[in-house]
Amino acid sequence: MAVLGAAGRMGSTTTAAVRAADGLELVAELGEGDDVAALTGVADVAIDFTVPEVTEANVHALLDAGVHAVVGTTGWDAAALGRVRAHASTRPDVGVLIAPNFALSAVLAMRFASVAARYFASAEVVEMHHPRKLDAPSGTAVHTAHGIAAARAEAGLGAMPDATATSLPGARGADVDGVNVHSLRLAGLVAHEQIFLSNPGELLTIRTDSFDRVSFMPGVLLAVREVAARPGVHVGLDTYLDL
Ligand SMILES: NC(=O)C1=CN([C@@H]2O[C@H](COP(=O)(O)OP(=O)(O)OC[C@H]3O[C@@H](n4cnc5c(N)ncnc54)[C@H](OP(=O)(O)O)[C@@H]3O)[C@@H](O)[C@H]2O)C=CC1
Ligand SMILES: O=C(O)C1=N[C@H](C(=O)O)C[C@H](O)C1
Repeated sequence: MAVLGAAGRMGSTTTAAVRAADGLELVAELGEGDDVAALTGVADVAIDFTVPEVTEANVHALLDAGVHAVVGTTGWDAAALGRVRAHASTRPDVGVLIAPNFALSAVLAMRFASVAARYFASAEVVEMHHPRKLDAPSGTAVHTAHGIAAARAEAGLGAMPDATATSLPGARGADVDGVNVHSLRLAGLVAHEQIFLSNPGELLTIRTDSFDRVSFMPGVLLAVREVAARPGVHVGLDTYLDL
């Protein structure tokens, strides 16, 4: 397999995990300027932990190269996903997994939030990360908000109660599908998220913490081992799990 963004925080943790894993062989470590097309016939699977600006182009190049793609890089929007789905439909032999978070605690937190969302009048998401993170809100928070919004829509819930009439720009966070998402950047943190769901008189808080990037590795290795058996484009590691 190949790692794109191999010198980065996640890339270097991933190369170490792959080297220590049974049945996986690390054949290429790519950085900025390296040619993804050169992976044709060299790697059967590649994992992308690069930067939001380049990850979509990397996935298109991997599809062209016939290399299964596991994508951890965030910053995806509906348009980019649509372009990748269209391209992937021309390569039905290739699997693509785009997973905003590989940590089991985060995958479960997202699932729990979507299960709970239909029962609560209000829901807001607060994500907290290290200050070197490039994108806000985090991919995990966006995915969480999408799940909450979909569950609320399916349950026929309307807009959340909020009488805010004036506010400084950003004070109520970003609006993701009608769910307010707040981003904190704090030295010393790695990756954390809290989901608040409330009704009059009660509050449910769901929290996930990644204190170390090793927390992502079981999910990364699962994805790398499974992606070839799951052609097409899948979003979220939960699509690979029997939840
Ligand atoms: N899905 C998940 O579970 C997780 C996802 N992430 C996401 O993964 C991404 C990477 O995070 P992180 O490792 O912390 O970031 P880093 O900045 O540490 O690493 C990114 C790496 O990508 C390299 N890079 C930049 N441009 C290219 C390019 N064109 N081709 C190949 N490599 C390139 C950078 O090289 P250089 O430094 O030389 O510019 C750097 O080594 C982020 O989007 C983050 O949100 C993070 C943690 C978990
Ligand atoms: O940049 C990070 O560090 C992380 N990025 C992902 C995200 O944007 O959700 C996953 C995790 O939160 C760590």
